[in-house]
Amino acid sequence: MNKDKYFILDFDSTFTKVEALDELGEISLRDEQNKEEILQQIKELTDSAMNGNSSFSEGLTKRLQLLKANRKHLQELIAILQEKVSDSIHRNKAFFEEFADQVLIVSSGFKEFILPIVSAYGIKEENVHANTFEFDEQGNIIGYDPDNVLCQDKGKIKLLDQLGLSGDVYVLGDGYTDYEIKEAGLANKFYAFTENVVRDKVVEKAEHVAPTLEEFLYQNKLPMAVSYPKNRIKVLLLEGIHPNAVELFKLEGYQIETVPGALNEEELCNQVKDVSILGIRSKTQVTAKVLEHANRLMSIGAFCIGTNQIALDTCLKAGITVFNAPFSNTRSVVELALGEIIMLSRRIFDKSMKMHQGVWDKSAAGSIEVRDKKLGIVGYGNIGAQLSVLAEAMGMQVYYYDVVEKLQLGNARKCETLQELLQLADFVTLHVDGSPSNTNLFGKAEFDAMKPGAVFLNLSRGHVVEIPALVEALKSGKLAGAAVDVFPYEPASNNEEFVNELRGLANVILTPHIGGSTTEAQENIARFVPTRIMQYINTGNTYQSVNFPNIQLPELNNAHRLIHIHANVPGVLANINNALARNEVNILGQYLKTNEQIGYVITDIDKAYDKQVVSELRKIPHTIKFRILY
Ligand SMILES: NC(=O)c1ccc[n+]([C@@H]2O[C@H](COP(=O)([O-])OP(=O)(O)OC[C@H]3O[C@@H](n4cnc5c(N)ncnc54)[C@H](O)[C@@H]3O)[C@@H](O)[C@H]2O)c1
Ligand SMILES: O=C(O)[C@H](O)COP(=O)(O)O
Repeated sequence: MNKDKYFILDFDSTFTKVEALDELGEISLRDEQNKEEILQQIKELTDSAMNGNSSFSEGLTKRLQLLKANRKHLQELIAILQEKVSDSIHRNKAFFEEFADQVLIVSSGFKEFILPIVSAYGIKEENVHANTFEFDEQGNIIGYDPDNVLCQDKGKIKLLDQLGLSGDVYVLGDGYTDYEIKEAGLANKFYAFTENVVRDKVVEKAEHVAPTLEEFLYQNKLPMAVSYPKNRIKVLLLEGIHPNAVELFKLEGYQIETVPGALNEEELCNQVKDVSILGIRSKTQVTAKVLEHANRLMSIGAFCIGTNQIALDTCLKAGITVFNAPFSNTRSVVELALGEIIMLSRRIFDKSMKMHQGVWDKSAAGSIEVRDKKLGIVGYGNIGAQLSVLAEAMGMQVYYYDVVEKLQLGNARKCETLQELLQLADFVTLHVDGSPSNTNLFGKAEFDAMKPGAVFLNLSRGHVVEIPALVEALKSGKLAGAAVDVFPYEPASNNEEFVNELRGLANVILTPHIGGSTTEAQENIARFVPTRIMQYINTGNTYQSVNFPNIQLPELNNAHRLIHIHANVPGVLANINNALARNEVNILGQYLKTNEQIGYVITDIDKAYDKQVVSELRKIPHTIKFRILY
């Protein structure tokens, strides 16, 4: 199979993520005082040669002199390189094993460290073409074999000439010398490999660019480890999502674009067109109109708790899964609420402001302890319940009100009505979800019902509170203070002024929606959400999806997986199974879950199947989305 094709791979920055001689320098120069300076010189020489800006052989001689390396350093180097094989190369080990006769490594690096790395991938020793070191009696590296053409300028061209490969030759590499093979007419195609390093001069010249090995394999119809190259799947991350999320997506080879702030509807309509995975936080509104423009969208990640900013129902009907991070920032919100309860009880912010203005106002007036005070929690969900436990630990008496029956934690007492809670609580704190039915949950009537001198907190959603009513309750002295983290309108970015009637009021803490903005929370979210989304993409798993029927699937093992999303109307499952039966497809496992609107069917089938069945499955009436994994 494909016997007349040869795949030529570069080693440094292609097979591995790094330049091996740079790494060797890190080891051999470890004890040198001017190590950084020398390493920089080595790096510049490498880059200059790789970009085709200087003589390769001269550069190599200089680099080896600067390195002051010894044979004993090579074992350590090999151990490092083993860990630094490019991600997509590592994923596709099976390709190298299957095509061992046709894969050649052509490198101006050195066999002493290349062979141990590539042979672990089934690449044959006779197919590794590289330089060899020369050592002195003490094992110091003093040079290289001058008779090897690969140490010379245009060395790769000379080598390919010598090899005289008869058949199609494909070259994959990051450097100018790799491109030169094609330029010299010795290769049919050159792919600039950009997974580790993008060299503009090389990319400009290249007819093909491969951000991952999968792109190369896909374009050449060769077997690969994934169903579809991830670099063809575009991820758009908005609102300054934590960089760890970018790293996780990058690790699987996705094409990622990040935007620091939120986008408005029109901007998002334009940007979402070719996006498959969209990541947002609480600010971005994913409306039905946005979704109309999202013709490739598979999944939305809310890198926060709230999902009220997303048209969930429209997503469901379009077969778009939505995931959030339901617990990752809970603790951060609770800690902020607790801190604010104490700060308001002692009027700390006003006192601190005065001190900054030089006013020494020592007095106990209006300051109280929180011990034994009654805390009324409205919305006893993940945040409300955790606040309940910690507030009790500070000696507060906790009361809560929720629209659904909840497990009472510790000594917390349930109120049957909101009115009951409002009449008894010294502190009222809102932790309800942001569903539209909670709009203006708190207005004049609710503030009127609160105890005189009570304190109010809202860290849930802005639209839950009527701001003018809160302002009135504060100005009239009905409330002793408030802390507000969320607002009906919030600035789109840090460059926009915050305009709100609460500004300037005494004993009112205003924070810019930072309840969940801690390092810990953002790191947790940046791991949680991408993991869910990538599991969905890779296996079809919808466990913990906000809108989809939740299915936790087994790993895909030596099978194809057909993923069928359809409108929940009678007969679709029967149609799927009839199509499979007609085409004599052997079903290894089938999983179905529905909700009121959609059906989600996963069918694992034998590796051998006729492509006809795929086209039949796509055409089944009421199909929303269909994809196949292998
Ligand atoms: N300020 C921030 O940075 C920040 C951070 C995280 C979460 N949040 C917001 O905090 C809120 C709570 O988050 P959570 O994770 O605890 O949500 P959750 O869904 O676990 O809990 C919400 C609770 O509120 C109850 N509820 C809903 N409507 C109610 C009503 N009208 N009266 C009484 N109870 C009602 C629900 O039954 C549920 O128990 C959400 O609005 C979320 O978006 C804000
Ligand atoms: O829903 C949430 O988790 C909070 O409102 C935090 O949202 P943010 O990520 O936009 O700060």
